[in-house]
Amino acid sequence: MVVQVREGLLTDTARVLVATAVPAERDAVARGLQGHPAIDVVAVGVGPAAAAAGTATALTTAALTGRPYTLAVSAGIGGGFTAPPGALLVADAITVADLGAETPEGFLPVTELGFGTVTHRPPDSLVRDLAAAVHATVGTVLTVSTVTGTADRAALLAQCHPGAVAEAMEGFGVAEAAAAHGVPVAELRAVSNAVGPRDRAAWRIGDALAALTEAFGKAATVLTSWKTT
Ligand SMILES: O=C(O)c1cccc(C(=O)CC[C@H]2O[C@@H](n3cnc4c(=O)[nH]cnc43)[C@H](O)[C@@H]2O)c1
Repeated sequence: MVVQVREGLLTDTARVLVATAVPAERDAVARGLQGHPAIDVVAVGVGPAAAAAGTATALTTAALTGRPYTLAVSAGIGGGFTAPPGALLVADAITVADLGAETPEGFLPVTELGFGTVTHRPPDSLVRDLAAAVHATVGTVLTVSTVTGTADRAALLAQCHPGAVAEAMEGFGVAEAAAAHGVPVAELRAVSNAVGPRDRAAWRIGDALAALTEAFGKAATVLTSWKTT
């Protein structure tokens, strides 16, 4: 049995926090998790700041009540660079794409300015097991504060992040909160639309939410049985 020691607490019980942006995503995830009481799902709001604040609040509350979370997961719908609507994507890197400075020579990530971080990496074994369980493609999931709306912006992001499979708006915020708590993080997205010229009418939200429900039905056991090695 793996026993984790965290801030004076002894726990051998997996508790998983899944953070979505909006209630429709929360409910889709929860529908897949029937019978898995060790996994809580919360809607924390749209964007990285709301995601960080909501996730940090949930992690802190759980820790203070002596039942800390052992894993945080950012989940929801997202834009796919090449994957079609309904496809599932698991992040091996959670990268904030627009945190930095614009210069005449181009965008500089905040790390090149000497601050902070731009990428969090979920544990390899968790990425592998999660992707296998839900039949997902693995790659970088970008976090953006502005949904991409032009072909030029999509091409620039793909050029700057060759491993990018998706963009969404919360993963980096969830990951920053998890890192502050020493909790591992994962991100799972179901594609609702293509990253590129804005065409809201073409978003396949229903297909993506259905894929999310099915994915969490398959992912639940992996999430609660995965342990830090
Ligand atoms: O209108 C609805 O019924 C509805 C149901 C569920 C979710 C939504 C959202 O609008 C969720 C916003 C959420 O989606 C992510 N997302 C999806 N596509 C993209 C994209 O191309 N670029 C960036 N983010 C995307 C994002 O994480 C938003 O928080 C509506």
